Amino acid sequence: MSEPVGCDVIVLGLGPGGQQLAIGLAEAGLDVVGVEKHLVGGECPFYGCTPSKLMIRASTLIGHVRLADQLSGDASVVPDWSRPAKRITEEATKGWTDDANARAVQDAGVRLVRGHGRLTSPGCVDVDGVSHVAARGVVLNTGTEPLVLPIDGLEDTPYWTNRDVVKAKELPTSLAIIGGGPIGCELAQAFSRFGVDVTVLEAADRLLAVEEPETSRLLSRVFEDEGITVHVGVEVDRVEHTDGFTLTAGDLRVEAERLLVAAGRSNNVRDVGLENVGLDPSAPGVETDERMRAGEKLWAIGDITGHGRFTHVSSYQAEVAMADILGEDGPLADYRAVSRVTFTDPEVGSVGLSEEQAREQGIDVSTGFADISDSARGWLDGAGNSGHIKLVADAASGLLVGATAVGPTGGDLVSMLALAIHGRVPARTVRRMHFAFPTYHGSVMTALDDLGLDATSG
Ligand SMILES: Cc1cc2nc3c(=O)[nH]c(=O)nc-3n(C[C@H](O)[C@H](O)[C@H](O)COP(=O)(O)OP(=O)(O)OC[C@H]3O[C@@H](n4cnc5c(N)ncnc54)[C@H](O)[C@@H]3O)c2cc1C
Ligand SMILES: NC(=O)c1ccc[n+]([C@@H]2O[C@H](COP(=O)([O-])OP(=O)(O)OC[C@H]3O[C@@H](n4cnc5c(N)ncnc54)[C@H](O)[C@@H]3O)[C@@H](O)[C@H]2O)c1
Repeated sequence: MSEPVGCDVIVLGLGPGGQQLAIGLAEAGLDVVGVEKHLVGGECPFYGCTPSKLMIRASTLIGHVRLADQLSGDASVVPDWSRPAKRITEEATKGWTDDANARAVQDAGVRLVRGHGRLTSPGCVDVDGVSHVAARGVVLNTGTEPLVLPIDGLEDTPYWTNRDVVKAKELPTSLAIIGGGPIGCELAQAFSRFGVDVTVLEAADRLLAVEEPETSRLLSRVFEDEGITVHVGVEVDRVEHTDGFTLTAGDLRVEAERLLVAAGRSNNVRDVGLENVGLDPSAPGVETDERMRAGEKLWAIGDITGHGRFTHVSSYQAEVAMADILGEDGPLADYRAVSRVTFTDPEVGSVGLSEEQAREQGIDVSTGFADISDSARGWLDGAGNSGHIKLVADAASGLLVGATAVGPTGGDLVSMLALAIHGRVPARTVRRMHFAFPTYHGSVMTALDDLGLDATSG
């Protein structure tokens, strides 16, 4: 065994948060080792957010051309998958190479170590036989893998996960998707708009089951109008592959040329040596406190912490961990106003608690709802105006605790509601602001009125 290599901090796994943190700590003058076994930058730029959003940008334009056909004059588009595929391969992922990210990390002064890292004791990480010792400690940012489903016959088939689908050079004629969560819904619509015959099979009783029921209903209606077949409440029992895929779920039989499994993620926590630092490697994730501390000389950030599997959460936590490692007094992590956006068309933006979650927490819930298609802007826009605002307030305090904004700009519209929750701005105060006419955010005013502000204080 060679002599241990010393440093101040080891960042184990360089996803979005880990990369940001490693660079930040090195720029602050610390001696940082960054350990990465695959691509510096992690899932988001190579297999997640970026490639999927490039597909969605291309497919949304197809959707807009179809709206123009109804509202503006004859318009048509001949979908050509090679264009988003080229942007993904050449511009976004550079053929799934990470030279630019690796250079950014190294230019900041981080020592990049390629290989599989494992904690061996507090502050110590073994990377393929070489021991690294960090005086201040280790930050875990090991992220996730696609969940492997124990469905009879599935394992031996050439099914796609997100890591394969982003590399598709040609489209199948038909695609079955197991999972109607954010990945399943975003990609179902993107592929469908490119002409693929898409069927979604979801085990829960609705699409996007973590969102408000009204949102799931709206998205199901949009999917149905666009010709996407959705089966909810189905458990696939068997998958067979010959020329194409055959899925059976009870009496239901679905045939498709390709199969995408988008049924969730599993955290990369089982093979990182958690048992050597007093933590349980069979736990679903790594628990952290408000400074992202997870144990002796140990911090954890990103998907493995269980506070929302989003790039912005990973980056937010990187800032919190960085302050703590540098001995600064905060900021402390606060998850009241975590927002998320599913980039379907309409976009689904939400923040904080759903109505059901708020009730489960014993909050005296008041809700307000506004249908965007009934608003002045919705009427003006006509086709493509589906959407709604749903507000969840604590009637006792008059504060919003959750909100959903579905619509053409739902992902951006939700930001004003996130600000209200984050800044604890009373719903009454939000109601008294000026709402520009005619905008989608004007529907927030209608939803605030529907909350029954007279019944709330604040
Ligand atoms: C299809 C898809 C679309 C998505 N779209 C969005 C979106 O639009 N917006 C959004 O906010 N989020 C989106 N996400 C989620 C987002 O990708 C993740 O939340 C984000 O990547 C943050 O993850 P992370 O920081 O935990 O680490 P990850 O990105 O998972 O990276 C972890 C890194 O650690 C490395 N690693 C793991 N174990 C070891 C080890 N033992 N030794 C060395 N290295 C190791 C891995 O190779 C990887 O590079 C999407 C995800 C998917 C799959
Ligand atoms: N726009 C975004 O921010 C964005 C986009 C895509 C993914 N993501 C992140 O990536 C993560 C993974 O996304 P995802 O959609 O794979 O996961 P998910 O866990 O959010 O959804 C998976 C869905 O698959 C269903 N499912 C599970 N097992 C099933 C089975 N056997 N048969 C049928 N359905 C089954 C679940 O009920 C669930 O609805 C998410 O947690 C999300 O945070 C974010």
